[in-house]
Amino acid sequence: MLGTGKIGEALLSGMIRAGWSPADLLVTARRPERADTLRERYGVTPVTNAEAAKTADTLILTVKPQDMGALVEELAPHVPADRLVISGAAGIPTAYFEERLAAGTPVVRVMTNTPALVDEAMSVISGGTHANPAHLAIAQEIFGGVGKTLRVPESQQDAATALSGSGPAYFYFLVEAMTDAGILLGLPRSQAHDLIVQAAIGAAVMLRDSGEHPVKLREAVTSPAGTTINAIRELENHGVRAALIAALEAARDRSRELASGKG
Ligand SMILES: NC(=O)C1=CN([C@@H]2O[C@H](COP(=O)(O)OP(=O)(O)OC[C@H]3O[C@@H](n4cnc5c(N)ncnc54)[C@H](O)[C@@H]3O)[C@@H](O)[C@H]2O)C=CC1
Ligand SMILES: O=C(O)[C@@H]1CCC=N1
Repeated sequence: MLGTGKIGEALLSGMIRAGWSPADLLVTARRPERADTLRERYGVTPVTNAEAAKTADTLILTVKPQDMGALVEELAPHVPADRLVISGAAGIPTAYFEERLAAGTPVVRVMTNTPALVDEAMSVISGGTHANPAHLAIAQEIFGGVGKTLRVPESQQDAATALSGSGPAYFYFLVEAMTDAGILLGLPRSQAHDLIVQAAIGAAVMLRDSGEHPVKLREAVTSPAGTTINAIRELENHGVRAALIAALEAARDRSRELASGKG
C-alpha cells in the first residue's frame, strides 16, 4: 500500500479483517510518525516506496491524484513489468501509468469509498491494456474483502467516482441538513441525529433487500393528503432532484479534470 492515508488505511484494515496476514503487507507513508502508527496499529511493515516497488507482488497506490505524478516518477525505475499496479486515485486513467512505467505493466484502476472501514465499500474496477482476467481477479479479491465490487469499462470510471466514490458524502450532507431541520422543529440535536440516522439505515436496508423500486418504496410512505407529500412538494419546488443531477455531473467533471493534471 503506497501512500497509506484515509483510503489506504481503510483498505489495509479491511484486508487484515478479511484474513490477509500483516506479515505479507508492506506500507509506505510520507511521514515517519505515520509509518510508526501503521506498524503499531496493524503489525504491517513500513518500507520506502522504492523498496515496495522492488519487492511487493502488487502495488496499491492510494495517494491523492495531485501526488501521483511524483510517486510514479519515484517508482518507475524500480517496478518490474510483471508487477500488478492498482491505482485507487480519482480521475487518473490506466494509460497514465502505462505511459510512465515499464512497457507491458498491468494496471488496474479501482474507485472505492470510505465505507470500506465497515466492510460496506462499493469498489468499481477497470483493467488497463495489459491487465488480464487474473489481474482483475486479484483486485476483486482485495477489494471484495471490504465490500461489493463491480467491473465496468474504464470509460465509466468518472461517473462511478461521482456516484459511489463521493456518494457517502452526499448522504452525510443530507443527514446533517435533516438534523438541522429537526432542531428547527424543536428536537434536541442528539435525538434528531438518531432519528434521521435510523431512518437512513432503515431506508438503505429496504433499498437493498426489498427488491422494490425506489419509487414504490417512496409511494408506500406517501399517504394521500398526508405529511410526506407536503415535504416532497417542497423538495421538488426547491429543485432538489435537479440539484443532485447537477452535483453529480460536477463531480464527474472534476474527476475528468484530475486526469489532465489540474491540481
Ligand atoms: N477519501 C475518499 O472517500 C476516497 C478517496 N479516493 C482516492 O484515494 C486517494 C487517497 O485519498 P485519501 O485517502 O482521502 O487521501 P489522504 O491524504 O488521506 O491519503 C493520501 C496519503 O498519501 C500520502 N502520500 C502522498 N504522497 C506520498 C508519497 N510520495 N509516498 C508515500 N506516501 C505519500 C500522504 O501523506 C497521505 O497520508 C485519492 O487518490 C482519492 O482520489 C478514492 C475513493 C474514495
Ligand atoms: O473527493 C475526492 O476527490 C475523493 C474521490 C472520491 C471520493 N473522495
